[in-house]
Amino acid sequence: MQNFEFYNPTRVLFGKGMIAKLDEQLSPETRVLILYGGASAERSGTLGEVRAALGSRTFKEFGGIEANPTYETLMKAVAMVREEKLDFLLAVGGGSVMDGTKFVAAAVPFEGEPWDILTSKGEAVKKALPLGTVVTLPATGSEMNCLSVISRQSTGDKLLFSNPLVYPRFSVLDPMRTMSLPMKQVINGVVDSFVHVMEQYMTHPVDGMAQDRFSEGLLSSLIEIGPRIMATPDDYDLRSNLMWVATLALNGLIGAGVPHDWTTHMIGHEITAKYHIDHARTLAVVFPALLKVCREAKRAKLLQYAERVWGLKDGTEDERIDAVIRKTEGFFENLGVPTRLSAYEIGADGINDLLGQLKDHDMTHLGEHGEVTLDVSRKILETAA
Ligand SMILES: NC(=O)c1ccc[n+]([C@@H]2O[C@H](COP(=O)([O-])OP(=O)(O)OC[C@H]3O[C@@H](n4cnc5c(N)ncnc54)[C@H](O)[C@@H]3O)[C@@H](O)[C@H]2O)c1
Ligand SMILES: CCCCCCO
Repeated sequence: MQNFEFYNPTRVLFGKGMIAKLDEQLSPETRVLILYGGASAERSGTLGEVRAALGSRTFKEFGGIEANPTYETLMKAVAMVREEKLDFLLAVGGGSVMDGTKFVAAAVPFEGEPWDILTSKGEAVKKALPLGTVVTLPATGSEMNCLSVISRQSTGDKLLFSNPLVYPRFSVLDPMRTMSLPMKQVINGVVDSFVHVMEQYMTHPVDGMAQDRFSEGLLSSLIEIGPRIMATPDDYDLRSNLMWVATLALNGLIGAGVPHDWTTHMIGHEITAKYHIDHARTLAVVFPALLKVCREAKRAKLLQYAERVWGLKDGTEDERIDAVIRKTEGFFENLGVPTRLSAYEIGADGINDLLGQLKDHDMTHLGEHGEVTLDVSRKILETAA
C-alpha cells in the first residue's frame, strides 16, 4: 500500500426529509446564496423544501447554472455574492451545480484573474467561502470531494481544479429528490460512478486489500443497480443505494494509498468540451478502449476484476481479459449507453481535434506512470471509433 493522507470534513445528512436539517447546519444570521440549474429544482419541490428549511434567514437565489458549468455564468454569481454580501453558498443540483458552487466559493475572495483557479488546477486558491450541497443527481460524488470541473465558453476549455478549501461543510442526500430525474440522467450516474471507481482501481496491485474489496463491492453494486433501477425507477432502496455508492466512489476513501489512472476522465472531458456529449457517456466510450489498449499494463487488475466482480475463473488469462472487457462493454450497452465514437458520429478528424485539445491542456502524458502518451491516446480513440 502507498503512503497517503486522508481528510474529508463533509458531514453527510442522508435520507428522506433530511433537507429540514439544514436549519441545524447554519446559524440564524447566515446570509445564503442558493445556486441551482434548471427548472427541475423548482418543479420537483426541492427548492421549496430548501427555502422552508432556511426559515427567516436572509437568502438570495441564482439559477441557470448549465450542465458542464461555465465560467461566464458563474462569474455572474460571484458578482451577486459580492454585491449582496452573502457568506454561505448552497448548491441545489447535480455535479454541475455543485462544481459551479465550489468555483464561486473560491472566486469570490480570489485576488487576480479567477480563471487562474482552473489554470493553476486549484493551487492558487488561498481562501474560499463555506458551502453546502443538496444533491439532486447521484453521479459525480462532488457532494463529498474537493474537485470541480469548469468550462469556459470563450475558449472551449473544460478544466478541473481541486482544493481542500472547497469541500462542502455538509451535503444533504435525500433519494426522494432524485425521483424527478429522467432515466437517462440516472443511468449517467451509474456509469460515471462506475468509471470513478475504475480510475482508482484499474491500475496495478499494491496490496490495498481493503481498497480493492471496497471498490469491487461498489462495482458489483452498480452492476446490480443499473438494470434494476431501469426496471423499477421508483424503488427508494435502489435510489438510496445508487446515491450512497456514487458518493463513496469519489470521496477519497477507495483512492487512498493506491495508484490512480484518470486517463479516461481526461480524454472524456475533451470530448464533452468539443461535442457537448454528457460527461458519463464519454466515459463509456473511452474506458473499454483504454482497457483494450492498456491491457498489458493493467493485466493483473483486469484478471482480479474478472474473477472477483464477474466470476470469470476459467480459460486462459487472455480469454478471461477478453471476456471481462466484453462484459464491461455489455454492461454499458445494456444500460442504453453506447461504447463507440461512431454512435456520436465522431470520426478521424474529430480524433485529431481531440488530441490537439489534450496537447493544448498539457495532457500529452496520462496514465498512472505517464505511459498514456498522445500516441497511446490516439490508439485509444481509434479503438473506440
Ligand atoms: N466534482 C467531481 O468530482 C466531478 C466528478 C465527475 C464529473 N463532474 C462534472 O459534473 C458534471 C456532470 O454532473 P451530473 O452528472 O451530476 O449532471 P448535471 O449536474 O450536469 O445535471 C444533468 C442535467 O440533469 C438536470 N437535473 C439535475 N437534477 C435533477 C433532478 N432531480 N430532476 C430533473 N433534472 C435534474 C440538470 O438540471 C441538468 O440539466 C460535469 O460537468 C462533469 O465534468 C464532477
Ligand atoms: C484527479 C481527479 C479527476 C476527477 C475528474 C472528475 O470529472
